[in-house]
Amino acid sequence: MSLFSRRPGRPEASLDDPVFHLSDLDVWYGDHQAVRDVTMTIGRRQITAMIGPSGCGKSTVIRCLNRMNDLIPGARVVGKVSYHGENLYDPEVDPIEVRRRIGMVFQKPNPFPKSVYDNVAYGPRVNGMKGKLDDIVEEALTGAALWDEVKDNLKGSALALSGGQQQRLCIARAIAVRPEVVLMDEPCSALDPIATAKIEDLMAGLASEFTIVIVTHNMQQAARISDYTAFFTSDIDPAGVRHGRLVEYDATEKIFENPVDQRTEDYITGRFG
Ligand SMILES: Nc1ncnc2c1ncn2[C@@H]1O[C@H](COP(=O)(O)OP(=O)(O)OP(=O)(O)O)[C@@H](O)[C@H]1O
Repeated sequence: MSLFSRRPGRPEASLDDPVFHLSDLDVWYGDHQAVRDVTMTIGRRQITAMIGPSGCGKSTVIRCLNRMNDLIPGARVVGKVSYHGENLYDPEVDPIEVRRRIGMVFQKPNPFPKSVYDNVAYGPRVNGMKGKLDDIVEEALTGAALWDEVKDNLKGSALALSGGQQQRLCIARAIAVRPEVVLMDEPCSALDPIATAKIEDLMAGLASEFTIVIVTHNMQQAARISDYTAFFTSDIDPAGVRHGRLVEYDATEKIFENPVDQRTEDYITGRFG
């Protein structure tokens, strides 16, 4: 039985309108080459899932897409990451602006210890966004499918929300600055199945407006929500050093129904990892 079932209403998977192109990407932490030779294109308004066993470099690769690895001492990115044809790592490029256009949601919900309203308003305030702040906050909370649950208590503490609500608040915070891309690194792994289902529903809606890249350990989740899937694994070179690499990247349907590489097939059928 196939894991894949395309969500009704989703457009065809397509890379015709690329946002990112990674070519021959290597990432080093100090003298360890953690990820080797990744080449892939990420399409606009697609949901792209990165799957693979622990330690294969999924988080490392997703962090390359908004220069989050810059913040890790000793991390070094070699090869090319282009964003709309421009080299994201060009010295002229401002990493702060990169992270405004390419937002990120993390594994553990990490709201600021402030009110719901101030969490969402923070980015627009810092960025001096034009428009009425109340409207921006409402729009972002609506986009994150949280508005109805919080609209009567916007001044309440974000920390009083449930884990699932906190994660949707973090999504609202990310989209409030109107990024083009939202990166999500295992956004559901700290959530229960009901909260996870809500985030998955939400992502399908977000993809009509944003380009989404998600790292997930949950293959069923990748199969349910994504348009494209990248399967990573890690192997040990002749010198005994482990490196992550991209094994196969294709439309999610192809990866789950007819993968080319035996390693992909073994992983998605549960024979490995
Ligand atoms: N901050 C870091 N400093 C040094 N090495 C790191 C760092 N982050 C990751 N690594 C190493 O890079 C490799 C890839 O790790 P990464 O976290 O990207 O994999 P992953 O596929 O996301 O794993 P997981 O699914 O367990 O989160 C591992 O060998 C890991 O130890």
